[in-house]
Amino acid sequence: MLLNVRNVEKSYPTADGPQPVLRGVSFGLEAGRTLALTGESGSGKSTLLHLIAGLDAADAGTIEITGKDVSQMDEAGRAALRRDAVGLIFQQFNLIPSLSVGDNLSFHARLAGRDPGDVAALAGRLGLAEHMSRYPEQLSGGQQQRVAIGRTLLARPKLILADEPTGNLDEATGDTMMGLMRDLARESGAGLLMVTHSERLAAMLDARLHLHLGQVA
Ligand SMILES: Nc1ncnc2c1ncn2[C@@H]1O[C@H](COP(=O)(O)OP(=O)(O)OP(=O)(O)O)[C@@H](O)[C@H]1O
Repeated sequence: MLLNVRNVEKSYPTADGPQPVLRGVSFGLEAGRTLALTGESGSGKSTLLHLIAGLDAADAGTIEITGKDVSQMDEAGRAALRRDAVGLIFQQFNLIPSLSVGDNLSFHARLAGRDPGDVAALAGRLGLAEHMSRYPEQLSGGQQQRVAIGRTLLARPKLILADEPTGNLDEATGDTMMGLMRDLARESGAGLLMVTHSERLAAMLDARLHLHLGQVA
């Protein structure tokens, strides 16, 4: 199992005491499969993604990625996991302003010690071929989002975690990008876990995990 989440609990401290957000969440994701994470606003989707990415720690339960328990790792271990096995596509693109689009695309792959491969071919599929020598500030929000998607895919992570990755794109471009992400994840044998509010996009993936009040519904 690529990702194995068991009985994960998480509360946030509030003035009224700990506020439970995840109340015993369990699910698995096999390599090469795609899973949509849905649920109403505040149901804990982003929190769950952050815990899986090792950006925050669960209060209870286990999260195993390729058999390694993220919650048992120290910060250095989690950083290594994020670099080597996990690809994050979040709403903040975190592109590097001083690097061109082409260099932004290949940077993470090189950082992870991987040959980025055919950057130009992927840029073409992402509709970025004409923008390769531009800088992030010279791109629209949707174009920046496509660079962020491409950059993650080129590093060929085993597990791709995406939080509304097509949220800034118009419907047609969003569908195309979603299809591309799904196909590239399948081609490389990666697992894809994607948060979305869109029923249409959720239906494009293999399966769905619906959160309701911090539990799998
Ligand atoms: N750092 C934090 N401190 C305190 N409470 C938080 C924190 N982060 C999230 N929460 C609360 O936890 C709950 C779940 O938030 P989360 O962002 O995981 O929901 P979500 O399902 O991703 O929502 P949305 O669809 O609106 O993005 C919310 O009630 C939110 O207010």
